[in-house]
Amino acid sequence: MKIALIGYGKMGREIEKIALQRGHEIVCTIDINEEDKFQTDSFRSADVAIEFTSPKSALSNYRNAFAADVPVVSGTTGWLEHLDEIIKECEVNGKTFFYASNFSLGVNLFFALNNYLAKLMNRFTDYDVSMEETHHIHKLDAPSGTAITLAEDIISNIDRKSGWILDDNNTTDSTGHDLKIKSFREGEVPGIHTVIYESEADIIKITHDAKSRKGFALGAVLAAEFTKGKKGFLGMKDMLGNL
Ligand SMILES: NC(=O)C1=CN([C@@H]2O[C@H](COP(=O)(O)OP(=O)(O)OC[C@H]3O[C@@H](n4cnc5c(N)ncnc54)[C@H](O)[C@@H]3O)[C@@H](O)[C@H]2O)C=CC1
Ligand SMILES: O=C(O)C1=N[C@H](C(=O)O)C[C@H](O)C1
Repeated sequence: MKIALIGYGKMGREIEKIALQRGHEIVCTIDINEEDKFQTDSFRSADVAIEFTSPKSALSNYRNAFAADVPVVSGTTGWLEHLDEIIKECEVNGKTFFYASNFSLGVNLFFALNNYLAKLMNRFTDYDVSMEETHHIHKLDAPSGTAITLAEDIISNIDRKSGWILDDNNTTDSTGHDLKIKSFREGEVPGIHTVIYESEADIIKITHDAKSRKGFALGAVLAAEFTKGKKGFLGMKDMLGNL
């Protein structure tokens, strides 16, 4: 199939490699200050555009791709306060948009495990729950999109938690109702997420540790293959089913 890449950074390049290995063609690559390419025939010829850019640029990229009638698969994080608007624009105007805070199969299995563990721990009120995530020093957003997805799943299953907060040493939560997330930025770490349940007696931890960006990139290409020819708002549950 014909793929356009919006964003040609760490993820864009990794996606290009995997897309070519899987026999796809990259018909257009758009990076920063290249918005005029959205109006080109090569962009318009794409079956799907895969977008990995930055929190500030994601929304306008989606709108530019919708205007060119090209379906979008995106993994950009840090803009999700606008998700409902974009879903509405996509659905009202008959466009196609696939979003995931994390495209890797391993992380999506980890999401399922996190949900199961949260349901189990709901009645064991001696345990407090918190999270940690570690990424490379170039990352612009904190906490990570994946950490927010994990936190939202915990909050919907654990009655004693009603929200999440970034635990940056200045954080105070006298009620204990907020799930604390610590974000660490170190070297070139692709992404580590840990969910921690702690009581006076012991600690239970589950961790996903990405060895590289390959899993994210493969998931994004598989999502593009799944998206071709479909309409509306799509996500990993549509592609993988209920895990
Ligand atoms: N959902 C997932 O599975 C994953 C999501 N991500 C997210 O993807 C995003 C990108 O990550 P990386 O590739 O590591 O970042 P990066 O900084 O290496 O690459 C981003 C690229 O986007 C370009 N860009 C910036 N503004 C643009 C614009 N207006 N139009 C077109 N291109 C523009 C930059 O010049 C750069 O080349 C981040 O939000 C990150 O959190 C990253 C890995 C996996
Ligand atoms: O910026 C990254 O690198 C990553 N971002 C995503 C996130 O914010 O969750 C996914 C992955 O953890 C890598």
